[in-house]
Amino acid sequence: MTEKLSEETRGPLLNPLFSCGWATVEGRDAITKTYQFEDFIEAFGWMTRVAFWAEKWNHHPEWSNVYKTVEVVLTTHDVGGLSSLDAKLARKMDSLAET
Ligand SMILES: C[C@H](O)[C@H](O)[C@H]1CNC2=NC(N)=NC(=O)C2=N1
Repeated sequence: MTEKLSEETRGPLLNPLFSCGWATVEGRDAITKTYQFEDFIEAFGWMTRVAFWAEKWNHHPEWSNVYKTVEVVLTTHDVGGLSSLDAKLARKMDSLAET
């Protein structure tokens, strides 16, 4: 059962992400990060790899791609805010982006 992160749980889950380029979104209970790749193929290849995990976990990013830049916003629509699934997907995105 997915639940919105409580005040006690969000620090330990989110602070490591804030140290890795993630930030909160103004006016929303969501986190965002902009990834820069070498070129379009690297960007789209990464999106394809992320898409497999998103589908496997039934948790999908809001994202947009322009050439070699991908802007990501993560939140859990079903609970109206951040859940542990967002932290899990963010960590997976970071690990898949490591060269
Ligand atoms: C019906 C379906 O399981 C839900 O809509 C899933 C799909 N993917 C999702 N993705 C995200 N980011 N948040 C959700 O709440 C969510 N819910």
